[in-house]
Amino acid sequence: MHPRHKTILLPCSLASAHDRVMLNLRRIRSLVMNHGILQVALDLLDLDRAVKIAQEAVEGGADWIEAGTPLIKSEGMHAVRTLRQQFPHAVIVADMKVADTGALEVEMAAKAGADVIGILADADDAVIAESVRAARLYGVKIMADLINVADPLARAQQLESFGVHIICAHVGIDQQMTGKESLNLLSTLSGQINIPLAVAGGIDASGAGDAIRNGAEIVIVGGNIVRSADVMGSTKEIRRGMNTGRGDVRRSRSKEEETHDIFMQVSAPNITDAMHRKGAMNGIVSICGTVKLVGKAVTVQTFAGDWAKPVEAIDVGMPGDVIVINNDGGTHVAPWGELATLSCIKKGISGVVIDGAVRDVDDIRALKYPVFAKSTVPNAGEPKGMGEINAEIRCCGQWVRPGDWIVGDESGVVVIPAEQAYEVARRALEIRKTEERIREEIQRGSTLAQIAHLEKWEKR
Ligand SMILES: O=C([C@H](O)CO)[C@H](O)[C@H](O)COP(=O)(O)O
Repeated sequence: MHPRHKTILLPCSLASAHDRVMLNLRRIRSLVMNHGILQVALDLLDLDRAVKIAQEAVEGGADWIEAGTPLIKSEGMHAVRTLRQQFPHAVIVADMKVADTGALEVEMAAKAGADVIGILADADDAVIAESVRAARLYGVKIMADLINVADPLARAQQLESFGVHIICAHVGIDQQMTGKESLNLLSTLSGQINIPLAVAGGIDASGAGDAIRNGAEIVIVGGNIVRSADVMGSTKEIRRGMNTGRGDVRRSRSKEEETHDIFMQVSAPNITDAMHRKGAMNGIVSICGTVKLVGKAVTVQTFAGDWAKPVEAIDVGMPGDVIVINNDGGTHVAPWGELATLSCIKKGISGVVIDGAVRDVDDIRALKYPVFAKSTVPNAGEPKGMGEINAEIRCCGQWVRPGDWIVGDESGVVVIPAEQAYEVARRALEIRKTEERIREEIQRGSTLAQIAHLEKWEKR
């Protein structure tokens, strides 16, 4: 079927409400056929905040408003009813991710005011059939979410034959943290099915342009709008990306480069939050105050200030590495000082972390070089050569293996196991985005307790 004759998505509830039915078909065709529909996914737990964010997103150009799965799980159909009341002219999507009792769940969402209802593409065929039957009965549309489907193209074509109205190429939030990309999934479906294609999962302004170029008619955006300090501005930027179809030229980066770049953007607290409060070294401080340290560990075990192995590690390390030293609990004698620091700077070593003492502090501060230690003393040990380089060591209460990531700032030092680093970095970035939105709402006058609804969510 030639794209021009594609079914234009007109949820029957549009037809059912007089003022919505007055919508100009050409405007919708233009939205769908040329620049696409922007759907804001309200993946929040608090309905009041969700409504405020939705209002800003609509002002920024969002076309459809989605009650995200977390919001529905938190507030139920009250969330859908509220969005319907607050936005009588908008298309409301209920991202139910229906897995069973298709007719019941489609009916409840339709009666609450949803125009489009999200079901799991991986649900049993009987659920799909029941959902489609209920959708026809209540005049709503079914969007099938391909999240985690083994053979997405085959399932999408099958669901099209079952009467599903929209296929959503979706990479879930946890999947994104492991590096999976929704645009890659979209590209496997583009031009292969005749019903509208939606895409969801980590979409930003750049990705939105790519999505339109890759055949998406509905672009679903959650975090890059709802966790933005400037919701309207972010929405406008994504709308602009869709209208121009121009994504930024994405410099291809290795996962290691992307991990490093993200660690440079986030704080040590963001990282420990992303690691469920794990990874933080205890009792260690930055010698030079405001610093940022990111790199992979070269570990050194030494004793009583013996500085031979620590200094030899400078020759073992590569530019960008971090030297991590266990001084066997010795906080009264230093295995490190200014000359070793100067040698690191010349080699391009990123910084030094010492479970023990450091000396020549005034000179090191003058060099503004990232050194973290437990104490400062004037005396050093002897270069006897005891200990070893690149064995697994303890450092300030944390196990550190060669190649683990080290991130340090004024809050302290965090160790991230190498095999978890990319996912931890992505999660830490999401946490930073969430905090940017909370900071904005505090600036607007809400208290942190109000924003977090602490009384409601305290662990019972
Ligand atoms: O459906 C979603 C996810 O499963 C949480 O419910 C999101 O709405 C979807 O992933 C879009 O959100 P972002 O990935 O944050 O853009």
